Amino acid sequence: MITVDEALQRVLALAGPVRTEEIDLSDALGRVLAEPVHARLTQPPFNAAAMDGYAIRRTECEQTLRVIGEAAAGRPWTGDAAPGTAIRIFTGAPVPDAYDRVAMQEDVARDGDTIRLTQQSENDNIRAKGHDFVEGSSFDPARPLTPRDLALIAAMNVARLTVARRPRVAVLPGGDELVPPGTTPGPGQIVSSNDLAIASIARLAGAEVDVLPIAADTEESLRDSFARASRADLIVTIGGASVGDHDLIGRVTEGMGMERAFYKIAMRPGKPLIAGKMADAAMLGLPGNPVSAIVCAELFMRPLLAAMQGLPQVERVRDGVLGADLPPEGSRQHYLRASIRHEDGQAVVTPLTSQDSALLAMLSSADGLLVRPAGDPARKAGEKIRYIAFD
Ligand SMILES: Nc1nc2c(c(=O)[nH]1)N[C@H]1C(S)=C(S)[C@@H](COP(=O)(O)OP(=O)(O)OC[C@H]3O[C@@H](n4cnc5c(N)ncnc54)[C@H](O)[C@@H]3O)O[C@H]1N2
Ligand code: MOO
Repeated sequence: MITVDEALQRVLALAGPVRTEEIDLSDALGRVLAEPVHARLTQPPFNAAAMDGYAIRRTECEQTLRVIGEAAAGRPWTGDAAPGTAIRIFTGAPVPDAYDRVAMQEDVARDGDTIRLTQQSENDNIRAKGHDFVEGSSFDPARPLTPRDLALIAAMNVARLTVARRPRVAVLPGGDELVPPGTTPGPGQIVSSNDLAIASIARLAGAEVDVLPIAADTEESLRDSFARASRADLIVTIGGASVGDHDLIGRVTEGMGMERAFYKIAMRPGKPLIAGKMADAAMLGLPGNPVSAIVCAELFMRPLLAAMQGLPQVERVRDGVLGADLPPEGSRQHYLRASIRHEDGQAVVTPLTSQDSALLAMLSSADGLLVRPAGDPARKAGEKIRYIAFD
């Protein structure tokens, strides 16, 4: 069995080149730029008033000044700015070149068409031309675009973007025991829950997801599901990855020509994970146990979807301290469902009472995963450990 780190490297190698498309800025929330954006103008495009008040000359701030015009946002003032004058000005208006300060109206006494400053301030209240960005500046954040990024790109006057195409993920649940949520299970049946979780993790990671109907435990039914997934960049099967007579994923994918990257990892839960390439698509065969499937999706599918969009890998493992004594660890790297509380600037991570990989209520109540290396010796509460927080 290979290690988790080795497995992750092999999974990332399945990503292939980033596929791109051009979209409207209005559709770009959460998308990843494939090419830098370049500002098409300078912002602010002129020296702009930052306050409502009067444009004056710094050298004349002790004098009585005559108000000779008005400038508002979108309505610049043009005229002859003689000495001893001021312009009534509003926030966002261009400050005429002759003036170099905006006195806030709260600091000004007005009498007819003259003003005097009642309060002196060193603040010019002018946003200099290009103070935000200048024409040609490049913007290329290595993360999904945020609402704040969209505002910046809009201000740069860029309306079309080249982004990574959303990876197309096909989720293939399978098993004779499964029925969709809302259906009454027959004898020996349970409700399929993993597909929704896996699809949701993929969607949050930027993918466009198609969840296929539950396949039966026959080679024919599985082959039919794979055929329906032919447009996918990533095919994710759930269940049937282990060694039982009805665990058919390994056999069917092999028969369909999958180039296997690995099968089985020294990891708990998640040992029977399968990974490889089927034609142009990457393939992950997640174990069926719900916790195993979800932990594998967090640890392998998420990074793979990030790589498919050209995103850098994010290190999610952090340092914390153990909240309870632990016995020695076995031969697989263990991801224990845990509560996390923050105390004295430290994350105190305590494993939950049961680590059975079928328990969804336990997983749902967990704040994250305590990561224990294979062969880790017995540990005492208070010792340093590593963990991953759920987001
Ligand atoms: N003899 C051995 N048996 C098992 C081994 C082993 O090494 N030797 N490994 C165990 C481990 S570890 C895991 S994990 C499971 C994984 O098995 P499969 O991937 O083949 O999964 P299934 O057998 O199809 O299902 C396991 C379990 O999960 C439930 N399941 C499956 N799909 C869903 C779904 N969409 N929603 C909810 N629950 C699902 C399924 O009903 C089973 O209860 O194998 C161990 N066995
Ligand atoms: O590895 Mo299985 O995934 O322990 O339940």
